[in-house]
Amino acid sequence: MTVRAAVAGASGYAGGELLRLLSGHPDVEVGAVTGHSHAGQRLGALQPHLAPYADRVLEETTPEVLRGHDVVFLALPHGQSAAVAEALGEEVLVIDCGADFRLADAAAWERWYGTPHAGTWPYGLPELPGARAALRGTRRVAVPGCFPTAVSLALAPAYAAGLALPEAVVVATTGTSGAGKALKPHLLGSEVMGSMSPYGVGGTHRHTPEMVQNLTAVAGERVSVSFTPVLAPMSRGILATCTAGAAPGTTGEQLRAAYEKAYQDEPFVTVLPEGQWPATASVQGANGVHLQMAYDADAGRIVVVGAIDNLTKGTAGGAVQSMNLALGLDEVRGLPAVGVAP
Ligand SMILES: NC(=O)C1=CN([C@@H]2O[C@H](COP(=O)(O)OP(=O)(O)OC[C@H]3O[C@@H](n4cnc5c(N)ncnc54)[C@H](OP(=O)(O)O)[C@@H]3O)[C@@H](O)[C@H]2O)C=CC1
Ligand SMILES: CC(=O)N[C@@H](CCC(=O)OP(=O)(O)O)C(=O)O
Repeated sequence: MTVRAAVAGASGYAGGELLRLLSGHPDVEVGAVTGHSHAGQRLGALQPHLAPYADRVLEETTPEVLRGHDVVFLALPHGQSAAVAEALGEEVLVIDCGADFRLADAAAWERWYGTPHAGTWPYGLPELPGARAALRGTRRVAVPGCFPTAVSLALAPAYAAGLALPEAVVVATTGTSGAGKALKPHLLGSEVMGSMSPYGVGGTHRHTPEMVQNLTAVAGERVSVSFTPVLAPMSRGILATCTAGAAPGTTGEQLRAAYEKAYQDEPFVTVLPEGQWPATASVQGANGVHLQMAYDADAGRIVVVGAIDNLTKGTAGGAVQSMNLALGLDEVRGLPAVGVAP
């Protein structure tokens, strides 16, 4: 079967990564590509790496342009998705890379995003317990945030196995593409090169409630997350170092066994051999997640490190994986499992 897919936000980073992946998907034909301020421009002038689509002209993002496709990917700023999705009809598969439909708790949404809650869609992280079943056959998908993808997959098995206390501490370095393509003064090359800097410190980053939501669901009790993102001088990648107090009696062997069991059948999650630690370069451009863990006996804490590419597994790859599930295709179809290191 061939499905026709539209990409809204094709001039941005997430939209560009979607098109890179869709260009290699055997069952997808790309229809409309849309933007906003760049509407009317050739895609090749904005995203020169997307050779197959270089001569496509960006259209304005409107329901009229997006109608008539089997799948519509929305890679738009937060708050733009609900109105578009509503106008497309329930039979179209709409996959939202933004945050609008990720949180189940309306009060949490309003607190963190400051706007009325648009709703909750099936969450596009199939590796979380129960998520895959909800994605099969769905016509709506909320793609997770990039940090919640890395952190939830890094900590879920420990909480599912009862090996971690419900207070996690996460420090995650990220590449600059996570901030999108629009000009931001703190992301100028001269500000970022040769330096690492934290932001969203002290429980203020909006991905915190999403991590809390995911880990609380797995643990069966409220898990708090103290999250500190750190900007690193690289364009792609997230390296999340996640720690939590170890539940009494936890051993290193139990910890490793919990991860190996949780992910033994997962095509995109690799629990690295003992002693080998994740690196962002190993998953660059791939839909993979690399994990390694240790039990720090002196501190009484578990330490789990996860690496993803924020644009691939952290956004567009996760979106395509969810599309495959929603359409009944092989989950791995069209998705690269191999990175581009060095
Ligand atoms: N970058 C990442 O790592 C991740 C991004 N996401 C999410 O994906 C979405 C896109 O992010 P990203 O690609 O990084 O952002 P970019 O800033 O790179 O791209 C934003 C896109 O949205 C379009 N756009 C801007 N304003 C409007 C508007 N008013 N109406 C319609 N379209 C508009 C832009 O078009 P134009 O340029 O033509 O104005 C552009 O195509 C966001 O919701 C983001 O949160 C999710 C996970 C990770
Ligand atoms: C470097 C950087 O700024 N990264 C972004 C992560 C963006 C992301 O994953 O996504 P959503 O906007 O879809 O939630 C940030 O920390 O806000």
